[in-house]
Amino acid sequence: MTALHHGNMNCSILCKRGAVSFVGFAALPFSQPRASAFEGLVRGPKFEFREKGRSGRSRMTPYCAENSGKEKSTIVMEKSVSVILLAGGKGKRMGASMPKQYLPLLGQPIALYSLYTFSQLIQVKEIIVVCDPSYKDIFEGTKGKLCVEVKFALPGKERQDSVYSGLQAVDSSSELVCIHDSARPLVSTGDIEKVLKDGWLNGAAVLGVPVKATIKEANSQSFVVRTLDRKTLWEMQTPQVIKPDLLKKGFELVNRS
Ligand SMILES: C[C@](O)(CO)[C@H](O)COP(=O)(O)OP(=O)(O)OC[C@H]1O[C@@H](n2ccc(N)nc2=O)[C@H](O)[C@@H]1O
Repeated sequence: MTALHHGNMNCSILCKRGAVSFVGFAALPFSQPRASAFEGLVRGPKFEFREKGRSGRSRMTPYCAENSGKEKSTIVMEKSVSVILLAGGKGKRMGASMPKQYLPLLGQPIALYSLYTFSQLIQVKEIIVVCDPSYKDIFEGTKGKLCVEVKFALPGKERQDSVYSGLQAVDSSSELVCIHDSARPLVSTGDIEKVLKDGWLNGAAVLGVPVKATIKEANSQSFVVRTLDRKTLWEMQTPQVIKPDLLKKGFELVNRS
């Protein structure tokens, strides 16, 4: 666990059985009224981290009993990944003049940064943009500049509904689904590739950074109850990478509950 102190590098986090690394996915059980597609899976096995290699960037890899000793290609194949780019939020909390993913950043809508980044990866076959039709032209303006197919899906009420909508458009031959918040423009190709690889090897992976702040738990009267152990806390980012069948199972679990 000491590896968690190594710095602020992004790491993909996984857990023993692979499918449960989407703690940040859609709705955490304690922060959202609805069940998440991963809630049943998330509550299962424990997280377990291991450090691999000491040269260069610090790197966490999972202990994965199912994989140990087995031969498996570590390469995510060309054109085997479908990206679901989430841009269907209304930006209610931020209260800006438009949803945050469309605000200009150095003259370009924020959502286009990650669209271009994903389009550069050879592993990516298609990008499904989940957005309100009134913003479609922003993405359509990139036609001819991208080497991947761009599809569109309608957003849902909550983030996880938008994920579900995007999932319906995923090509049936895709080996991985890679979900990204378009409101996160600075994701790098290197970090995406790390998560893709970990998702491929373990079933699911998500990008995260070790928490730097001191986090306290408070009760309903705003009195501090306890200080959480920072060593065990990770701040979730995106992308979230998962095998399509596993994601479908997650949604089935939610719909049954
Ligand atoms: C997955 C994480 O990024 C991990 O930190 C967060 O938990 C996501 O946080 P959240 O509050 O659930 O999501 P928001 O910040 O509102 O939106 C994240 C992304 O999902 C998109 N979004 C949100 C709601 C919705 N109905 N459809 C969407 O497509 C937003 O446009 C944005 O690009």
